[in-house]
Amino acid sequence: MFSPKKGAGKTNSDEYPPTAIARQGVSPWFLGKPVKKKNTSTENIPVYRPPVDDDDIFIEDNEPENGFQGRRSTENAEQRTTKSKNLVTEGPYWRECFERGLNLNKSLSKRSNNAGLNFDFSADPKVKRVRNKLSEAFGSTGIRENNEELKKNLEHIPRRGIETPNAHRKKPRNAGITVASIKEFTMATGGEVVREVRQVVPSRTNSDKLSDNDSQPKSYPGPRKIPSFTAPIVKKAMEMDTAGGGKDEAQGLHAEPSLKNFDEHIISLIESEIMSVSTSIGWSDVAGLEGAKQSLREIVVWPFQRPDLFKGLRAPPKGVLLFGPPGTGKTMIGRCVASQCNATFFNISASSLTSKWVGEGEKLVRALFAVARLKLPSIIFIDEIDSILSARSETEHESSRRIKTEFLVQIDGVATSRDERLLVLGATNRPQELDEAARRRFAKRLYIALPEKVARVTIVRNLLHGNEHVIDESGLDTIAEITEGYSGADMYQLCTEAAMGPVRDVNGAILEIEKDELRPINLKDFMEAAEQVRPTVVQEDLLAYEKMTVQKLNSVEEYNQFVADPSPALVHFYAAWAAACDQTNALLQDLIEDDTFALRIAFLEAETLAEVSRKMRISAAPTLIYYRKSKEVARVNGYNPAEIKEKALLTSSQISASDALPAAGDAHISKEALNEKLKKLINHSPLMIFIKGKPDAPKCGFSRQLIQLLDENNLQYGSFDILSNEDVRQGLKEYSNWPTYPQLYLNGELLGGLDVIKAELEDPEFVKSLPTKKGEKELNERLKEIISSHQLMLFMKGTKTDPQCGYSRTIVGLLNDAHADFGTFDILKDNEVREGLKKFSNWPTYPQLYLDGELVGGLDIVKEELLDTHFLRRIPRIRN
Ligand SMILES: Nc1ncnc2c1ncn2[C@@H]1O[C@H](COP(=O)(O)OP(=O)(O)OP(=O)(O)O)[C@@H](O)[C@H]1O
Repeated sequence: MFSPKKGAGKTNSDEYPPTAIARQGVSPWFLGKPVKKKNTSTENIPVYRPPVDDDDIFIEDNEPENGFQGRRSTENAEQRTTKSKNLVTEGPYWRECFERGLNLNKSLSKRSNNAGLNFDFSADPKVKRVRNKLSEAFGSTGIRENNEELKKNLEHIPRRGIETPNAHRKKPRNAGITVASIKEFTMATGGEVVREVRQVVPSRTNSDKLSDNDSQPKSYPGPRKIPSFTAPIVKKAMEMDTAGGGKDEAQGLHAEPSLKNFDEHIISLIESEIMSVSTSIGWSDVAGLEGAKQSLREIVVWPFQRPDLFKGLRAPPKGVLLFGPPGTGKTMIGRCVASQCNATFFNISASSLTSKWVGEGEKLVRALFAVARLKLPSIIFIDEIDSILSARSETEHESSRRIKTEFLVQIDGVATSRDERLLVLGATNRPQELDEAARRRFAKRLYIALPEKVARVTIVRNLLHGNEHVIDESGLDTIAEITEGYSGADMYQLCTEAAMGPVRDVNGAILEIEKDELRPINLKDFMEAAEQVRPTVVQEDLLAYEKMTVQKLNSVEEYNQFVADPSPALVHFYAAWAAACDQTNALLQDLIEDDTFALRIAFLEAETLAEVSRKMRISAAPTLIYYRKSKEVARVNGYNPAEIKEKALLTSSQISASDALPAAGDAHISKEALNEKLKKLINHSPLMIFIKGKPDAPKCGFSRQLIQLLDENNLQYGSFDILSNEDVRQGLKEYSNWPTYPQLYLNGELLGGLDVIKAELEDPEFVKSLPTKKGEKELNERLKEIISSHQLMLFMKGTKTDPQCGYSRTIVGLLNDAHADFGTFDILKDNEVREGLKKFSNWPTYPQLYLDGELVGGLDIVKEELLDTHFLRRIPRIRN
């Protein structure tokens, strides 16, 4: 597989891609328009979200004007009701907060019309909107803005909502406000919105363990098993209704004998939040990605449409993996495939299995496949699949392990009968983290790349359609030019930002102006918007994806550039007419995914780039040339897997440290930067080992022996897999002047290799000086202490100012937007805490947020909570 290069969009569309190449997932140019957002009537339904906990009440302190304040009350229910009533209806400040809360919830219900279940990273439109709402609510200074006009407007907001019979939730504080029943809403078709709204049962996590006093009312219910918003249920129910499903459909599923062993609420959940019967997205709605689309047409859509023709060797794969940067249209493609196959689409975010539905994950997975089998043809789209199918480790949480196993078992069971038209479509931004076993299940892996120039033009043109604008073709070209590196989601954000230009120009007179007096959107609006909306995918991440793909070199310049890099490389001279070339590309794709081979791999069309072929004396296809330090070091003619692999291994391993390290100032990591990185790695844990493979799966005998030795001595250590990073592997040898692996470091100092350690461990005094794995009790005490070190405490990767993963970056951003006063703990610095806390809190992923010593949850939950006025009142805030 290969990734697009700059300028690939200029490729002549008549020449390329041949089907075989298209199958690899290239996207050289773009067609079509982006999906239009459906304007469902839920947009107009304000949804009231009741406060969190029945036992939980916060009362006004003396200086409400200065920010949120609260303390736990021990008053009885009656007093609380009266007080809370006063708070909402009489206190102007709280009233405003409350009303703003309503607005936040309203916006949340809107969002759910478009979004999937989960998003991460700052590109995520959901996160962006949460942030906007937070800044709307708090202002940029964190002090409530004295917005009289807003207050006046809020007075007129119709106070309706959907009443949920959540037993664990307190009655809304707005006792004087009429809350509409769900029954008062009808669908466009006149039917009921939902048959039944089920009770949401909160699950407590570590709260019991942490609470010193059990009689104390629990102030926070902990993560919920089921998202408490009713909006998605309404939305899905409406979808089902319009699609001819709805009430009868739901009854049908519940009555199905094959589902009788599953909890009713799980089936309801699948129906309401995961299954969508109607999806109508055409290929042309997804801009660009021609290679991936063609490939999916061949391997999925046609077999679904003509199962009689696609059997045996032509049988479709059980799983297809879509990987690439966030916001590039993976979900859109999934929906499009389902739509083209006329299939039922099941859309689930894998990370929500380990965060929202803790404890129910594996049951949900089992039920999901059972329902999918009933609704054939079906496509199960699993977003963020890496979060459950990531590489196994010894310290993996039990519940994650069970979910993962269940998934693998279920995928194995797919399509065992010939007529079963069921496909698992996985999507991930971190393909390199996938378990090998999981990767094997996804026989086909397609790279979903950033949109190229032509595609960016298409996206903007389509989004501008129906809006007043004066942007001609050359303007579109300019926009595409300045948006190099933007994802599809970034392009969408850019267009919405540009569309605000004319409105901002009106300068406050928005209420007086006639619609046709508003000036059209122009190029300057886009130029200004591009300063606000920056590309969210960073270059380093792209390199990681490209490393996962066999790149295609489209021009002599691209070839020269590829070969000029001194690190080991392989170029395959390809011919579309030679079947052996396709086999070779498939083999190269395997090599690229195998950590043992550390070399860059590309292919080029030998006949198209005849100049290069002549220069390199190519007389047959396939021919593979291996390069080191930009020079040819080996060559293989013809498809000979054993020889290809052997030479790849030699080329990638027989390099000296100085070969591998690019000179300072190179486009790649400089020596200084590498040394800095090595220093950080060495200090990652007090006792740190550099081995081949991972502690639970060492890839050489010496590494295995070392792990065994450390485990026998009950030592606590961090580890780094040198096969995963060639720069580190070569650089560390030079940095520490130690030529072999494994290597072991204590407090940042090299101790030596296996033999040295063996000898040292004979000395009991030395053993005593090493960090040992703590007893559970001791560790738990330490964890409690850290958790309670701040009222609001975040366990994350990296620090507040330098988060080390998208999830951590996003959660820090959101908390900052809420002007929250929070402490952080960098789990990357302390493996003991990292692993211990997962067990202690029964929460398998990071980041994790704790309030008053109790677990709130991960990013998904925090996103929701930050839209909850009641939660916002509880968190400590920075005062200006
Ligand atoms: N190729 C594309 N054509 C048209 N619109 C696109 C394309 N890619 C992304 N978009 C826009 O970006 C939005 C987000 O896309 P989508 O959710 O499919 O991305 P994703 O790759 O699944 O993201 P993530 O990895 O974050 O889940 C879409 O709703 C659409 O507006």
